[in-house]
Amino acid sequence: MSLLDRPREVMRRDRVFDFMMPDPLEAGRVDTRHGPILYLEDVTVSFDGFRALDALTLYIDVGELRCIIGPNGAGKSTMMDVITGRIRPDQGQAWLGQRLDLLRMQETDISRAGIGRKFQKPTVFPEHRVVENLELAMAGPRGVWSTLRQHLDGESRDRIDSVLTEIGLQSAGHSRAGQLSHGQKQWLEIGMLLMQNPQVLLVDEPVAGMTHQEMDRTGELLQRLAGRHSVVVVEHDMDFVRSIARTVTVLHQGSVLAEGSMDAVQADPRVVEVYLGE
Ligand SMILES: Nc1ncnc2c1ncn2[C@@H]1O[C@H](COP(=O)(O)OP(=O)(O)OP(=O)(O)O)[C@@H](O)[C@H]1O
Repeated sequence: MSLLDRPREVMRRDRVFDFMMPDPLEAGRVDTRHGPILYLEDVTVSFDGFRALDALTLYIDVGELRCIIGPNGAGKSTMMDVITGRIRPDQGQAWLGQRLDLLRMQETDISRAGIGRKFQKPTVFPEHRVVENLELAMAGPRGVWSTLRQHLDGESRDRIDSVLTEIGLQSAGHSRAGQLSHGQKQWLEIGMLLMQNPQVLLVDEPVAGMTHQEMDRTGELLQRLAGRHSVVVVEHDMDFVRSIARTVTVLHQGSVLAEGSMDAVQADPRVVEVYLGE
């Protein structure tokens, strides 16, 4: 055993004991000094014997924009469910950075540790103004009414302003969320996630039902967010994926069929076959 082998042995992710598991609230930045921010390794999920995920292995790097595609039933939502703690796999590992074992954390702790998920259907509070929706997203456990009654400190107001600008809704800040267009609601929901400053953003079919113009703006937004956040986008719209994609992962029957640039995966005969077969 070399001198370095011993510290390496101690650093192994599968050797993180309970007393080493940091409190996600106190963890601050996730430990990514030794590699990716998100690790899924050999993750298997079965429903009544059917394998929705089949030894899925996937790594997401800090600040990357990853698009996940795959035919219906490939396991994309189930993968998101494992990452966010909604589903516990039968086997495998899921880690946020080096030290947070997602399979030992509750959904709320996973979210507080820095994984935000946007579902396909926007779930904004329609009766509240856009800025109030952002305030509520920042509130966490303080609760809705106490948050709306409280005066915001300068820092929170600045934060809301910067997120409003980021999502392109500066001029709609005082509109009721219910009056926004479908695209604007989607951006507001992304803004609500940003209020919690997640390190990983999971975004499920962000452009479904959008106009072309809204799609372009969504693409620009997601590309801007990458770098500061790791962004994982599940999307069926291939033109949209092509417009934003750097690395694309193709899921099929619960595992990775291909991974690489959009050109490379589209030229892969296995990928062509899977999509033609749909
Ligand atoms: N709760 C469940 N019970 C039984 N089977 C399930 C359950 N959830 C998912 N499945 C099955 O697991 C497989 C993977 O589903 P999943 O929703 O993850 O696929 P997907 O890639 O997200 O599909 P889509 O693109 O249609 O949303 C599908 O065959 C689905 O029917």
